[in-house]
Amino acid sequence: MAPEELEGEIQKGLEGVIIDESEISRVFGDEGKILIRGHDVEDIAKHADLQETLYLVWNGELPTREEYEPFRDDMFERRELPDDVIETLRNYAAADLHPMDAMMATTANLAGYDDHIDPHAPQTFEDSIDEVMEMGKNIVAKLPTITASYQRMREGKDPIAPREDLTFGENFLYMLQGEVPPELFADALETEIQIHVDHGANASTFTSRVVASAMANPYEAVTSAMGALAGPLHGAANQDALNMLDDMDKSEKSIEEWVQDRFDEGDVIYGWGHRVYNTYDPRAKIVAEYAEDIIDSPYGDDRWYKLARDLEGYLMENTELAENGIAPNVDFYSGTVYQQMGIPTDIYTNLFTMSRVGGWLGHIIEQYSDNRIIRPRVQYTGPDERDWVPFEERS
Ligand SMILES: CC(=O)SCCNC(=O)CCNC(=O)[C@H](O)C(C)(C)COP(=O)(O)OP(=O)(O)OC[C@H]1O[C@@H](n2cnc3c(N)ncnc32)[C@H](O)[C@@H]1OP(=O)(O)O
Ligand SMILES: O=C([O-])CC(=O)C(=O)O
Repeated sequence: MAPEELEGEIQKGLEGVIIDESEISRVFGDEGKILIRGHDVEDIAKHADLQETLYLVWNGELPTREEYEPFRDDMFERRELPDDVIETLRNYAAADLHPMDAMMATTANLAGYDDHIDPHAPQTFEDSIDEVMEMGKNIVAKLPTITASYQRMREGKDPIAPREDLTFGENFLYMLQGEVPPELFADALETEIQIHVDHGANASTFTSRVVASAMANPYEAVTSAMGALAGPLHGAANQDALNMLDDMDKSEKSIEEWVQDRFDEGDVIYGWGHRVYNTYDPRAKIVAEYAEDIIDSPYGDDRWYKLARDLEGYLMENTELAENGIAPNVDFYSGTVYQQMGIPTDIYTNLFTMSRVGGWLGHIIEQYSDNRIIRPRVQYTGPDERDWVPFEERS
């Protein structure tokens, strides 16, 4: 029997396929603009803190002051990790897991400490969105503690417990480096986290919706989304962009030669290109401005930013990338900010996760609230039906 021919064209990479509705973010690919629940990401960067941004993403409106303060305090109070989880992280550090893998394993582990999860019975979530929110807040509040603790253990240091009296940016850098950072670092970090929060049906958000559509629990949906974000074509492009700049710097080749060799090898420029944008990603501009502000401060170091600017200038003027709509995305300049704060390169994608998890949770809730399992088709192109051949007759 010949394979069934499915109707319709294959949309490789699901390009242009609309999988559902969402009220969270709107991306204008031609103009280079993002609205989060109707608010321009530039306004969010300028005016909000992370708690306001998360409140907006999850509730659809900015909080009043009366709503904001208890919400913020609640998020700050959830930062601590169970002692057993810290011990498990120590084992991952001994096994030298990549920080994203350690984060995935630890997030799955946290489900065991959440009373909303019943490991012995099938659960559905469409009628318990308040409980999903509780689980989500736990995850979001604890990812920075997981990341900072893990990084310290990898460096052979003891983890530092979170503080409830510090802002998100201050607390993360304090847990990582043992000192409350300068305001500029804390603000720059928090803004980066805010502007990465949601971006339509990107690969990791789509993953979170697929997993939620099977009525898997929020820990499972978030952990799966982390796997997608860990890929170099998606979230890990931030660490790979920085490593790429390092490679360019150390190669002792001219930029022209280095770019040519890279293209000859078939390698992409990390931090450039995007499925939705045909132009400059608006977030890349916000990030680059922070890199410049830090360079102008007493803590500045322009090495990475200069390399990135030189490469951008060369690619814009001497290649067809820009003409073909391939320009810097949010991942290109992120590292030029993080490096100046002394954040190690291979936890950059964890930082991205600490942000995007807010968007995933919003999408998981949308999926649970109006669910149909996500189940597309693939066109079968394997052999026609054939006879079984016993072992002894196989060649
Ligand atoms: C937060 C984020 O996830 S943002 C994206 C982060 N990822 C990166 O920065 C990795 C580098 N970029 C890329 O690999 C791609 O641009 C992606 C994965 C982001 C988008 O992929 P797609 O929408 O499928 O675009 P696609 O890969 O079809 O690119 C179209 C053409 O542009 C080329 N191209 C796209 N991006 C780049 C790049 N960064 N460097 C060089 N060439 C590129 C492709 O090679 C392809 O050329 P071809 O038509 O000759 O084969
Ligand atoms: O939207 C995408 O495909 C990639 C992404 O997550 C982002 O740009 O933030």
